[in-house]
Amino acid sequence: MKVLVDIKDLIENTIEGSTVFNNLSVLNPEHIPANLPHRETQIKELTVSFKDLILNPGGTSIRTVIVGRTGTGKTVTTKKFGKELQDIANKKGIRLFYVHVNCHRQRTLYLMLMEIAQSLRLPLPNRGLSSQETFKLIYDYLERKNIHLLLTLDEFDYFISTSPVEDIYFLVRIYDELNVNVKRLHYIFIVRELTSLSSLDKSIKDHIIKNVIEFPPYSSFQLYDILQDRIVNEKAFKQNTVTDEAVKFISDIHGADKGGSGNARLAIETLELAGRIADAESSPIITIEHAKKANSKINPEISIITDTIRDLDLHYLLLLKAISSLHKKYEEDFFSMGKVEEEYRNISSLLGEEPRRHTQLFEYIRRLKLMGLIITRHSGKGMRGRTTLISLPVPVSVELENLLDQEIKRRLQKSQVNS
Ligand SMILES: Nc1ncnc2c1ncn2[C@@H]1O[C@H](COP(=O)(O)OP(=O)(O)OP(=O)(O)O)[C@@H](O)[C@H]1O
Repeated sequence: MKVLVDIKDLIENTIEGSTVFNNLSVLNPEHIPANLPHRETQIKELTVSFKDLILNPGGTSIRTVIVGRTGTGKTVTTKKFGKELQDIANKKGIRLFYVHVNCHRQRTLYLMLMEIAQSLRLPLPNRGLSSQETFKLIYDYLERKNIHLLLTLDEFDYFISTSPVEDIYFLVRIYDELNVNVKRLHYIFIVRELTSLSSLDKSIKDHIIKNVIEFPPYSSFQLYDILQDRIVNEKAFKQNTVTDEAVKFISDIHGADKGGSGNARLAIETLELAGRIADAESSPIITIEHAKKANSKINPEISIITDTIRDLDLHYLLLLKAISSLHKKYEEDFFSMGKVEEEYRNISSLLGEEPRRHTQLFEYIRRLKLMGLIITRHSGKGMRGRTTLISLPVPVSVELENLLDQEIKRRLQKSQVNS
């Protein structure tokens, strides 16, 4: 039977050129999605830290530090939390303002204070004010309007490493020294590592590190949920254009439990680029091949892959060559251990090398996986027993083939010299 074509899609695609995308803006790093999968615990911890802002506003000045590697959702989670808390407070008649300042963009104390004033829509006089004067104006404004301010200082490590100690001191402690009855200023400090605070004087540190919330790198199943949320709920792509295999591949590549960095930003960027590549190839769907091509362009670890290959022993290289040659021969994305082993034996015997035993090869596969040189998966239903399925993290390119051949040749020459 002929496959039915959606007439609307057909007309639109003919006018606009075909695309897998539906709404590109939801893949933008600034976009705040409705859901934040796998950050529920952190949102709960933030709520516990700041609940007095709702229950007993002004009692104390609350401070929390958020720690996590890049792309672990620190910015998006605090922004979402801040906005929701502001809405809840406002509904209860508490005038709470959430302000998010990026210390990398607003690189000095003065620029930060200007940004805060602007977010509060507090007009400042044209004449150049000092930081102290600007702070005083902000402070008076909060008092006058009965406003509580929850201030997030994102990339706070940057501020610490570039600003004079007096400025850090001023920002963190001055408010305490004003000795006011109602505490209106509350902070979230975002840093990549807690050690970035270790250079600070104890008197400042004690004011910052009251409570620490960790944002661990995402595992592969968590990244899978984050990507699916952008696809299904945020509707980044047209329906049924992203194959499950492609999403699984991207999550596996970046998942911290599978040797990746656990960085959601990289995972989303890889998905977007895979879409662009699919469009450029006029493909109506995003396949695992598109995801691999995107990965080899985006993943900063690719050059590390090349370096790692250069350090491998002969039989690791032969195994990689076997996988790459299977990829070239067949259309499939993953190959069973049995097939890889068979190909490896053929290649070894062609080169006059004694192949390693099965148990040894299993160990090699395990190590190649740990080094991020292959990705593995367990076969699902439909195959007899559970078997390990193997794939390469990048498409087989001429460069990769040449690199493997050249390194294999070197090892063989070396072993001839030594024997
Ligand atoms: N749990 C999540 N659910 C949905 N999207 C997420 C989640 N975590 C991160 N993201 C997305 O991943 C990208 C990076 O997140 P974010 O900027 O918050 O990371 P970060 O920890 O602040 O990184 P950096 O330290 O580099 O600033 C953003 O596009 C963000 O929307």
